[in-house]
Amino acid sequence: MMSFDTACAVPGQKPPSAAALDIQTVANGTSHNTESHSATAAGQAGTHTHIWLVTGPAGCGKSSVAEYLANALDMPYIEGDSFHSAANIEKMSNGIPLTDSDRWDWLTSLRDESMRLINEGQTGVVLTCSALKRKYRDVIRVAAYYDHHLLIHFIYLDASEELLLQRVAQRQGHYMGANMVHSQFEVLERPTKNETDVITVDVSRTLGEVKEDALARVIETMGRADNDSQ
Ligand SMILES: Nc1ncnc2c1ncn2[C@@H]1O[C@H](COP(=O)(O)OP(=O)(O)OP(=O)(O)O)[C@@H](O)[C@H]1O
Ligand SMILES: O=C(O)[C@H](O)[C@@H](O)[C@H](O)[C@H](O)CO
Repeated sequence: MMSFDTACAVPGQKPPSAAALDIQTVANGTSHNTESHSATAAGQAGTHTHIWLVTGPAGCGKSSVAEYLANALDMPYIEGDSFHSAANIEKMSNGIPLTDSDRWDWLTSLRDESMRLINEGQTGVVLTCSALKRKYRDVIRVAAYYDHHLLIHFIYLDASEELLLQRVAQRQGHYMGANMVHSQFEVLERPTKNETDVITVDVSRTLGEVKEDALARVIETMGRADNDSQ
């Protein structure tokens, strides 16, 4: 039986370093106090491999949260935007929303890159991908059809359109302007309850609080997955 007690960080303080996250594991009825275990250990120790997609509309914090998680879990970070075609970047830079046909090759390239890294021996990857629609998320879910050890997880960063408008407007030097935020919400299909592989994180809090919450839930999810497979 494996259970996790992670250190409860105090919101607003520096997020606990990976080493500081003390994970108490109980395996097979014997308690092992694993002081040195860390988020990194949680990311590396399981019997599964994982694709962690940090998703949501423009400006919700995908890159900020994904980089933090990848570092804490010692997993490669795949910035989804770097896989967009030049044509897609040009469209968004000119305030033109992408269409389904613009996104298919992009989504499959993200799935292929994630699987490539896992097939090379990574225990998981952390990937940013807006994945605004259910069918986009399903494109990535296909990866698990090829490998029953692979688990696909979505971390949906939930915010209002008004909040993201503010954040994108304050951001400098990014091709996705505030004028595009509304178009993201027009097509957004928030994950539904039957998408049981989705963790929804309220990002109306500070970035530090969001990162801590996301990491704690990621660690809990990986522990539960390994417990279920024992
Ligand atoms: N919880 C938060 N509180 C305050 N500011 C935040 C928070 N999360 C992200 N930000 C800020 O909002 C902006 C967008 O963050 P980030 O680039 O990580 O989002 P994104 O989803 O990757 O955006 P895009 O999809 O447009 O690339 C950045 O300036 C970031 O510092
Ligand atoms: O699906 C899309 O419309 C795009 O992926 C956008 O979401 C941007 O990539 C990102 O949000 C801004 O960088």
